[in-house]
Order: sequence, then structure tokens, then C-alpha cells
Amino acid sequence: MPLIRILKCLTFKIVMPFRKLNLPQSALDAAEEQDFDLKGYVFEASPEQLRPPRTVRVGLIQNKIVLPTDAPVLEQITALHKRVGEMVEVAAMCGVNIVCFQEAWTMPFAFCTREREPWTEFAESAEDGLTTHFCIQLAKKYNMVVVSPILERDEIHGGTLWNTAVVVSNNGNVLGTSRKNHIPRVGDFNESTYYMEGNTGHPVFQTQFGKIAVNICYGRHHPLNWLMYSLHGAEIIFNPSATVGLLSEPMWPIEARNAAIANHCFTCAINRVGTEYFRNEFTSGDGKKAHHDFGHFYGSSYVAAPDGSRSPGLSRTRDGLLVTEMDLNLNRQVADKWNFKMTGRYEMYAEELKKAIQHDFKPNIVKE
Ligand SMILES: NC(=O)NCCC(=O)O
Repeated sequence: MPLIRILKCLTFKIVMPFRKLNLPQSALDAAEEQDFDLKGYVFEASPEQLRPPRTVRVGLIQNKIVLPTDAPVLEQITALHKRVGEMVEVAAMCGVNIVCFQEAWTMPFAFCTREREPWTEFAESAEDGLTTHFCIQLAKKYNMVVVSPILERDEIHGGTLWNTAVVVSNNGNVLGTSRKNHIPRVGDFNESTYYMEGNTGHPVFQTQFGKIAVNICYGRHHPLNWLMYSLHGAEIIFNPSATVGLLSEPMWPIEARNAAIANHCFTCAINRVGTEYFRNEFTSGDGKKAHHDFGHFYGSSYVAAPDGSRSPGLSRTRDGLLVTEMDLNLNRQVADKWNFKMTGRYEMYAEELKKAIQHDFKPNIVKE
């Protein structure tokens, strides 16, 4: 093949159907001053005759913890509120309508230690806790929907802990909560020590800017979990996460992107950054020596679109705000082309799944 053709093929393959978003200089200056990355991209849809564009700006925030893990609990929470609050202010300067923070954003990801104290003290009421009040203030001040994934303490049910995303509307009302459906039992992610599988199902929140859902971290490995949010009508599914390089980095660019394609929706994957040091050593049940940290949280937060395109990822090491402008009309345009919802054989799967979970299930294996 002549060189010029090879180059053309390569160029075609790497062209991405998004473009850079022009961000205000004041926001770029503020981000630089506050030492975090600020990136912006646009996902466009084709013009339609009957529907105007449904443009929404989404902000994803990834960050390190601010104070050491053995600082007093309230100081750690307050320092994170301050840091993330500053980043939300920059998001507001960029016209963000919906912002989502990383999983358990008010605390170190301490579940690896399997110790209760002081980590359970970070748990707060989803409706009335310090962090939810903080998010309500942000939402009202900036007319922004805030998705706030926290460690929840559910006082009504005996102080039970949950891993929960609180969704605050742009009017400052708690629209509802979405609890993590799948709890990891992998590597140092010993979260089953702290909370059980969520009981809120697959809620979709109708916001002023579109229908959104939250598939928390490990739920991204479960295609049916994404599907259920989508069947309930989610147009954007957030995936606030905490995950480390040695465990999941090869899967990270694929899973949320594949979910966007498979479900004709936008997906937003967010991961924290940094290495968190714990004073007490812990083992990982792998025969290796006890250690003080979990490994490196690799950030790389990104947005994926239903047509298979995606934004570049944020940094692997630095705090960052990713601002994405998306036209939600793209969801239906791609659905009308590929028809996954129409061609999905859900009745067949539902019937077979019902059988597969029975004790006396006989796999359909055809033998000679
Ligand atoms: N936070 C969390 O669920 N992590 C599990 C590891 C992973 O899914 O990559």
C-alpha cells in the first residue's frame, strides 16, 4: 500500500468526532492558580427538524485527598469540601449544569484496612448530613445539579452504612439517592466489611438538564447494571469510582465506553488520584507482606458518547475538572441507527435468567 494511503487510513482512524470546548480564560487561570487540570470537549449531534439541540454541560471532578488519613475526621472532610468547592466554582465559570464527584469523595478510600474506626465516622445522613448541606449550597449558588457520592449512614435503619450517591437538584432539593448495587470482593477492595449491596434498584433522576443515573464504581463491570439504568430512561450515567492501577487500568477505558455504545447514552467515568497512606499496616490476603497503601489511584476520568467516541482522559496523577458539552439528541440519533433497544431480546433473556437462578437449573448444553 503506498505510504500516502497508509497515512490517510491512519488519519481517518484517529480522527475523533468531538472538538475542544473553548473555556473562559478566567476559569483556565483559576485552575492553574489552584493547581488542577481543566479540560473541555464538545460532543455534537446532527441538527433535527422537530427537536432543538438538547445541550448540557457536565463537569467531572477527580482529586486527591487533601490531608493525611490520620488527621481529625472533621478536618479531613472540611478540607475536601474546600478543595472540591473551589473546583465547582471553576465548573460554574465554565457553565456546567451537572457536576459529579468521585466515589466516597469526602474521605480516604480506607476500606482496604478493614478497620472500623475512624472510617465509619465519615458516614453521614444522605438527606441531612454536613456534606449534603454543603452540596445544597453549591447547587443553589451555581444553579447546578450536584451528584455527591458519600458513605451514607442510614439512621432510620439502625445506622446501617451504604455506599450512596446523593443527587441534589439545581434548586437545592435532595432529589434522591442511588446506592451501590455491586460490592467488590477483589484485591484490597474489601468493602463488604462495611456495607451491603444497595437496595435502591436503578433510579433515574429527572433533572432540568436531562435524565441521569449513577452506577457506582464496581457496578461498571456488570453490563446488566448499566442496562437497567438505561431501561429506566437514563440519558447520562455517571460512574463515580475509586480504583487502582494494578487492578483495573486495562479495563477502565473500555467498560464505560462500551456501556455508552450498548445503551445509546452518555457515560461519565470518574476515578480519584493519588496514593493514600494508612498508619496501620494491612495485608491483602495474597501472601505478600503487610503494607500501608493500596497502590496508585490513576484518575483518567473521561466521558463516552453513544456513537463510540470518547473524550481524552484527565491526568493519571493530577486533580482535574473535565467539562463536557453534550447534545443529548445524539442518544436517539444513534438508537435510530443501531436499534439496540428495539432488537434486544429482553423477553428471552428475562425468561432464561429466571431459569438460570433456580437451584435445579439445567444448562442448555447440546452433546453428541
Ligand atoms: N470502589 C470499587 O468498587 N472498587 C473496586 C475495584 C474496581 O472496580 O476497579
